[in-house]
Amino acid sequence: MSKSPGEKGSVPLNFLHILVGRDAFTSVTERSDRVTGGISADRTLFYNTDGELKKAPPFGTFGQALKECQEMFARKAELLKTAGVGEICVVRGPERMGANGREWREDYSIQSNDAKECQEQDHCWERLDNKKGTPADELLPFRVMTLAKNAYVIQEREWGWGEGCAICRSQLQALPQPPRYPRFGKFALDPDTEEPVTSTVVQVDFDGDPAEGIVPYLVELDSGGEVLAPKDTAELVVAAGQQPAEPWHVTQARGSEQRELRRRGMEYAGQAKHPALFQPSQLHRWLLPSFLEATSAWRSSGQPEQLQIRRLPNVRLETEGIVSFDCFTQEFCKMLLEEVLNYQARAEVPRSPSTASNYGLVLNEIGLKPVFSALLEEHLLGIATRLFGPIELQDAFTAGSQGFEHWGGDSLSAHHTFVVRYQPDEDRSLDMHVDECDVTFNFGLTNSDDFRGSDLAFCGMLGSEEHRKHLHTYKHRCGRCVVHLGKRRHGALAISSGRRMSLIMWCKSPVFRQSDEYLLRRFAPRTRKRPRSPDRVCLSHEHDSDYEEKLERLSRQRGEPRRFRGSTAGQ
Ligand SMILES: O=C(O)CCC(=O)C(=O)O
Ligand SMILES: [Fe+2]
Repeated sequence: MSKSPGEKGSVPLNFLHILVGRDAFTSVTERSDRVTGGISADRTLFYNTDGELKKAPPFGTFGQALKECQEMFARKAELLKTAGVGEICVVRGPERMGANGREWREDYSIQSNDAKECQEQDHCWERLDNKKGTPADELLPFRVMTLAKNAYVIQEREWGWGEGCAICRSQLQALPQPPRYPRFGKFALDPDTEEPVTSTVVQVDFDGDPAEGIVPYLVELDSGGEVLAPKDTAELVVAAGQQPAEPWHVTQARGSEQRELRRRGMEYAGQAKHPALFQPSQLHRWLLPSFLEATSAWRSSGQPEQLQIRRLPNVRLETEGIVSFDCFTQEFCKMLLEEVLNYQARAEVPRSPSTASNYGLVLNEIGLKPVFSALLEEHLLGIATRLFGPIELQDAFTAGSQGFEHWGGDSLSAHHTFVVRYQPDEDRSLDMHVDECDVTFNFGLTNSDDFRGSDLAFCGMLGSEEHRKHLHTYKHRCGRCVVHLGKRRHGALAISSGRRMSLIMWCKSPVFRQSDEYLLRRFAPRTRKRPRSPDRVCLSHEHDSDYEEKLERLSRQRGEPRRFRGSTAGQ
């Protein structure tokens, strides 16, 4: 999977291109199918240029869909061409494709959590074939994600699409390239390493200003999943000043997610150990009076300036970009722990809360989402506004300190809330990573005396030259919250005894994510400065392709015995 850095932009994607289903790419001939062992006419996923598109056969619903794509493109062709920008066009859903949505089924399960599994199976197709009979509307939400993944597959020859991909690639390279924005491309990137990976997310990488309207429309789901559409998606193309509608596939994805959450929440509600925990109206009971006091003026007036960070109980500027304060009562920590353990004692194996953590619980899934939404709206939002909101709203407490940039702290509205658990015989540590969110609130649930080790190590911001430099180590305390930007690298050190549990809220601002400011911050070219040599604690086994090499070098510098290649070290 690893590529040399220069290689990333080496596959030019500077032209109009459309992702379509199989069979549409008529100029790509058959390929051998490694999964079935046979030959399939999988004409793959990719089409390009207006001219090429016109050659597509207007057969059946597929031709119709292509035609629609073409028309859609025609509307914005000038803009796109001027910008030299690639664009994804998603073929419309089964209502256009006929009742048989099977054309798309093979990609049903690709979500970020499953990417690894797909990779292990070489191809997701086989697995999805086994899902025959799944109603088409259940498959829909994932289709766009899948197409996003395919956009990347074009670039990664060695990944599973064999000859078909190679052919696409050579055809793409043979096409004339527009002169501007030579580094433009669409990638699915690992947020930590920025290496292309299979992923649900397509991101735009550009050199220079993004032309307005070209970037994908990205929607975060509560589960942490992301749905993506091009801004040319029919629903989003509206007259100036009009409010665009939600693209159909986003509605579908949200709908099925909400149905599932409601089902699970209702299922558990009757068996809850502490029903009061599930009532948003009771939230104030779980918060320290001094915390309530600190947020109350803002809550009643709506004026962010009325929330003063220094008034949060025992607030501490841990280091640049990281603040901690007391928040929950001991009673709440105890009750929530009991509730989690009660749920986990049931037979059903819950979904793990994040890709890296195995022994935790997504609280949104057991019916606690409304409570944490209330916590976010009524309290945390005010704090985030003052720490990670627009500069003019920044609190005096952190003024002059680095690391408190605007990341949509004033418009956080979505959250993925879960509990993590560490024990020497379970998850011992958590590899260095960045979070899938804009701002993270992390609350200790266990007493500091109940465990040893398991501190939280913080490093630099993603994309900065300090990314792998150690900044601070934080020790969790029961009821206390540590807040930081999602894109700050961090990880949990090994626990040596006892058990630690923490409550984590990954908070996102979909509004901010649609803004130019965010796009520039997130996707604009990184610093060209050479990253500083990493600190050992900030190395990520999972995300750093040079992990072994750097570890070896650091060990040599310390005069430690030579390590055997291929061995892995804990954090
Ligand atoms: O262990 C912790 O407190 C942090 C966990 C974490 O960073 C995460 O789950 O994203
Ligand atoms: Fe994290």
